[in-house]
Amino acid sequence: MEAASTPLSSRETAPPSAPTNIPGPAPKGERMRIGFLGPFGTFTEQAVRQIAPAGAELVPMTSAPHALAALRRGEVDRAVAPIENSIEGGVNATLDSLAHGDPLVIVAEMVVPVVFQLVVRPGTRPEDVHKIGTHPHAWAQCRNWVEQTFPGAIHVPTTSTAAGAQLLANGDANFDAALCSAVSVDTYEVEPLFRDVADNPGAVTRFVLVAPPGNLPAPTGADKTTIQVALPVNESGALLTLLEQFAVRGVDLSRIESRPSGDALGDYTFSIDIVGHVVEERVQAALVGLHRYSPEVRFMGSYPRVDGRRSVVLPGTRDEDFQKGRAWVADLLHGGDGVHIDSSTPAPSWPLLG
Ligand SMILES: O=C(O)C(=O)C[C@]1(C(=O)O)C=C[C@@H](O)C=C1
Repeated sequence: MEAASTPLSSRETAPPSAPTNIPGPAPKGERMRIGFLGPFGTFTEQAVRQIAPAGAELVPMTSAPHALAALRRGEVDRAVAPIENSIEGGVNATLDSLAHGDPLVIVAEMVVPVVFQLVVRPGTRPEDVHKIGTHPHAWAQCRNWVEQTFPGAIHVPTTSTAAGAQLLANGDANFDAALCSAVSVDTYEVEPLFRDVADNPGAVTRFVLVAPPGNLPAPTGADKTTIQVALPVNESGALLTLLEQFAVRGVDLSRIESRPSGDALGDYTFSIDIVGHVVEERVQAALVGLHRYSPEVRFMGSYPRVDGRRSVVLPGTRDEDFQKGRAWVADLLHGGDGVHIDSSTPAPSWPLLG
């Protein structure tokens, strides 16, 4: 990777037209400081601009883990990081940084359409392009196009797509072209040689807004809850038992990915997006069951779905179904249905008959 210091030096504020509120605890200073994968011109910056309140200070960092670390140290009030790409899948650096270290919570998600521009320094001709600098996820999304357009071209990884464009513009690059966003084309002195390239048109990347633990966003009926859970035993059926905790309570999952625990080869944890909010009874019941089975579970926030798709609540799994069930058991224990638990009566000894 091309190295750069953290945080990157330039800072910018969100325009007055930006949203005015942002979920999570109040900022420490007068202005909300939002750390993100920089420099300016990344797709992550586009995600930040969807949610940054007016006057917020945008603080570019060299990686998503650096942005989350700065949040843990209190150097920024929020961090925005890519978490899932529709082509490449989960963003491991973000998933792992959220799962380890002091707890943080996701308070919002944003989606950004991802399409790339192949840029060069002014004067570079297509036949001069042999090495292309970009973020590994961007490369993965353009691999076929590159192979067809520049057969044999080599990928040079950069810390972000915008970092590639910036290095090229500064004359510091050890590559001839960069794959970056359209915003980077306007931000840096580079020329697009090919516009809007990608192997899969329609690709999107999902980003999360992360806050220190505090007030969670209220439920909307269209929410997600993110957790990370370790399998307690490595034996047949363990994953099935884990998944049953959701299935029997009518709780759907929108993402499940395995991540190595880091302890030993073959030891895995699971990063899971649950459909529903932690205030909902069926989600709580699933989490209780999950914790009973695997106490090594980390809660990473409940937040509104960006697509607004409402949770399907199956018959018997509504909040009032759980409340009625609990009330019935409580009634039983207090003499309802003629039941009486007498602690002075000794338990019958076995066998009861004969
Ligand atoms: O490099 C950027 O511009 C980023 O915002 C990072 C990132 C990623 O991590 O997936 C975001 C969207 C694209 O999929 C490519 C790269």
